[in-house]
Amino acid sequence: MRDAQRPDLSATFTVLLAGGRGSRLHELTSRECKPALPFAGPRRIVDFTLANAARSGLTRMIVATQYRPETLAHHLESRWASRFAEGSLRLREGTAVTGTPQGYGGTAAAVAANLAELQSEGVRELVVLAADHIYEMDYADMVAAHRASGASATVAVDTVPCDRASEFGVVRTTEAGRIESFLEKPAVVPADPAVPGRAQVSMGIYVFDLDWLASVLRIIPGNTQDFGHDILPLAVALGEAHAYRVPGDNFYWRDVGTLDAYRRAQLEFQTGDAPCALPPRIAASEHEMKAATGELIQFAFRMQTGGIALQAPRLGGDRPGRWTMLDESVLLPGARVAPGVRLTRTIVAPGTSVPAGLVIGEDPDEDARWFRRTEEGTVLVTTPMLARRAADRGRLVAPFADSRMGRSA
Ligand SMILES: Nc1ncnc2c1ncn2[C@@H]1O[C@H](COP(=O)(O)OP(=O)(O)O[C@H]2O[C@H](CO)[C@@H](O)[C@H](O)[C@H]2O)[C@@H](O)[C@H]1O
Repeated sequence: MRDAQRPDLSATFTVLLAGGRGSRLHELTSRECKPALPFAGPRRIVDFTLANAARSGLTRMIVATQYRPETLAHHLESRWASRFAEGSLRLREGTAVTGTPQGYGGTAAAVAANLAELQSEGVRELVVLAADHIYEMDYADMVAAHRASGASATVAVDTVPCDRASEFGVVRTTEAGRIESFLEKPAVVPADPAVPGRAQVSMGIYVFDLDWLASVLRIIPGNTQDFGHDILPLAVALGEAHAYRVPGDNFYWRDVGTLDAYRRAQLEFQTGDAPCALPPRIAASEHEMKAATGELIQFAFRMQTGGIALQAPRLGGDRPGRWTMLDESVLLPGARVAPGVRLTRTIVAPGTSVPAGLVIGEDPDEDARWFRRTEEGTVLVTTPMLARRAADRGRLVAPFADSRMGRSA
């Protein structure tokens, strides 16, 4: 979008929804929420959305946090707060804002609980973003489309193959872009003649007229209001919902909510050109310096195809010259692999050290016994899993060792 055409965003505010747990990422989200997880070296998932917002000129933002917000809060305060004007990046944690142990009971409830603050600042439009997707987008373009359509609610829409559409809100639109039906995660996805073989789905990115949103939040009682289940169906019924179709046929947009998707998307950033702009990286701490080192190693991997072979450096007492093989695998910040390790389709959790000679990803039964293995074959390895395996092997070996000692005594 050319500068002269950019909409005035001085009365536009953003709410970034960052409270979801991301339970399908299992142990990775046991201590930090999904938006705080590392992605592409030292970055975190949330950085993609924040970088989009910053590039789009959205300068005032509430971040609605809830599940395990500590790492996320630290990251936002140390990395992002200085890029917003003083007091313009505001963390609003659910239990603190609502005064209830439950916190925000739904995505729209997170906006409802912060509504008074937004209304007191003369906000006209609200941009609502999810904090856990990987993509590049100019939200100013969407705000301009929202204004041009005259609708009270605008939903960013992409298309996906029909067999994946049940994970999303599925929309049908008129040619002019008005949304005529919205089904939140339907078990059966109706065929859409507008996009043969595919389905139009909500990306969970919205622009609302704030007064209109406030009025519908008043109609829907309780503190569990959800955009997909409550607000959008109502907006469609009222004829107030418009679709903003993302540009291009192959728009890069990834929900990295499962171990398979999280691993695959990071591989897309390791090979050749990044599929979308990478957020800037600033190594602000020792932890991030280590992560940056990991990233350098990953970039070296690009030189290889069909797998990566590293000649192990002299580490501790290990013999040099043993090859470490990484195939379609991701080392998260601070992870280390010792010489002689072979990893296939493996995610090594942050700070985890894989001991010398271990082979992971080649024997599904063995992987499932010690680690977390998905049906698709992604294996997650964490420090406690390796410790359990080591303890168990110790138990198996000990009696044998004792009896030998007994014989020789
Ligand atoms: N209580 C809470 N407080 C604060 N933040 C919270 C929250 N619960 C969830 N969030 C955050 O809100 C965003 C959306 O999370 P949801 O789990 O509700 O959406 P889901 O992805 O299932 O569907 C939605 O997003 C997909 C696109 O991914 C759409 O297709 C679908 O219609 C839409 O409902 C995430 O960033 C999450 O972290």
